[in-house]
Amino acid sequence: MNEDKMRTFNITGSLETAYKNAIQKLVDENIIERIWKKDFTVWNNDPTEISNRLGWLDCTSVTRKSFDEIHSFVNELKAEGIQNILLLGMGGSSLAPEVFSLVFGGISDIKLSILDSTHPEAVLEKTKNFNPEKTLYIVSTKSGGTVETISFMKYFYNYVLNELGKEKVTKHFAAITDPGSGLEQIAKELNFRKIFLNDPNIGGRFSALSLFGIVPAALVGVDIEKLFIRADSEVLLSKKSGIEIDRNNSALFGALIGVLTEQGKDKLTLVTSEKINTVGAWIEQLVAESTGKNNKGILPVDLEELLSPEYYGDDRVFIYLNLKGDNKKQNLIEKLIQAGFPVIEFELEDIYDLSKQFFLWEFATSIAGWYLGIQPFDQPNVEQAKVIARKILKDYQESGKLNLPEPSFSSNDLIIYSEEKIDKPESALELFLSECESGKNYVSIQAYVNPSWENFNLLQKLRTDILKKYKVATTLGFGPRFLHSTGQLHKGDSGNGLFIQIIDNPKTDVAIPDNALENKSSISFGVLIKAQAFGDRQALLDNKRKVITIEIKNSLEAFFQNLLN
Ligand SMILES: O=P(O)(O)OC[C@H]1O[C@](O)(CO)[C@@H](O)[C@@H]1O
Repeated sequence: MNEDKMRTFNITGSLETAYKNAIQKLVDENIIERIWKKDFTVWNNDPTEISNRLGWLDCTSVTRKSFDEIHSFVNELKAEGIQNILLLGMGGSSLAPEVFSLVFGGISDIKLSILDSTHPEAVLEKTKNFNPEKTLYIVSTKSGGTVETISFMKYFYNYVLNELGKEKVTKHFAAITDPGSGLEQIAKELNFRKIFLNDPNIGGRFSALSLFGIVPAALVGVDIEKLFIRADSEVLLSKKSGIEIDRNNSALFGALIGVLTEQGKDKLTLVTSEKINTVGAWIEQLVAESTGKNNKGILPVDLEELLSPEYYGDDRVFIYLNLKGDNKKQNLIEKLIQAGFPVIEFELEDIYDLSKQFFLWEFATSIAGWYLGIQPFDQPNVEQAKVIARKILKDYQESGKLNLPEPSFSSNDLIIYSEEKIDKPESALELFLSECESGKNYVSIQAYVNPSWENFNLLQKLRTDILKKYKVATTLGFGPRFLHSTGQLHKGDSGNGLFIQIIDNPKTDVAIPDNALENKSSISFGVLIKAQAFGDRQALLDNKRKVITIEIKNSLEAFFQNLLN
């Protein structure tokens, strides 16, 4: 097998010196050997959430032991005529399955779809689009207690129970979780047909090559043996150290992004071949949730429109993941190189090389964490927003209404919550972004709307307009999905983000049963998503971030037509 090399451009001058020193430090401090010995002191003196988070290093050998079990599960489902999988999960429990589904999808009769939005329209779409007779619902959560996932589980269990009856419902549910989790217990009580128990020493965002990624991969027809042969070649290289360190792609890459971040080039802009572009969302979670804490962080910029060099500040580094034979983006990449931007390129032989990328990014992120003095395996700020959202929900359950902050502007079309006084809604965004500085700030659009293609395209347009006008890095995330991804970094990084929250009013709402098998409901998905949005708004403000919240009363399309023109 070819040993692919990382190609770098414009790593010169002080960057080159710092990079060479970082490699020397890797060798002098025996970092590679220590990581493979699972020495937590590489990152911190306290082993908490490190010692029990390094299982991903052994993922290829550990997961292989379950291959027979996975194959017979897939065969059983096929024999029963299951045609669809609806995977219910958030963040690390759904992003790798999404990559497998969208990149490899179509090679098998079974189709995989993901639900990671609590927007009522998204929940209803998934309800209508799948015939329960032909669908397996996989509930996927490491902790076994993530509110979105458990809400989906209760809702879909009752729905299928209603549609197919008591005898059949259990056949349509499976779980992937950690041993001893709340979900394991519920799944046993409800008699799920299958419970896959993962190695508990693997964190969500490092779980692509564990059962969380590989069970869904096998279901959509990925050749998991072939996938793991590729992954193993990267694992092998990641053990190279001492005089062989220049063969260790993942360590070199990690050291380089660490150095770039230290020198202010902390906007890691992903440019990928179209066919594999969904891997960006997985990378985004891994890098953002691992590094965005203690006032530091690397901002992954995923799916931003690629423009010519004049639109970029000197805080950018471009990572080019190119599928061999595809040179559609080559011209723009060359322009960026000519303009002096640092570019790091990996060429993928074919889509199976994605497994190498999974491991490479996991190892590199751990190395970047070491270099920057960041503990990459915890997510201290994620809980903050959850606590506030829970309080909003509790108040709602007691009073029957959502207790929201005082708006700065309100009309028939929209409500704006901002720290500035708003007289004219059409200039609210301009006012909010007026101090935006190219080369330093980033603008993050957080949309609590149905994550449909139409909405994505509308929001991408706003994003590109901001990029062109202010020449700052821009990101786009659908809520609550991004809360389990970039949400950590937004609150934990150095504080250069400006946050535009967009919330709509769903046309319909869907009740969340208090428990599976019960009809009683005290909140709906519509209430949950709003509580999550306002919970995160408050958590951002508590961390002294700049936020503007725009609540749209009509459609997103009407808002963009009338108010942003
Ligand atoms: O798999 P779980 O436990 O449901 O968690 C989902 C996601 O939520 C987070 O814990 C943080 O929000 C992520 O790290 C994780 O991938």
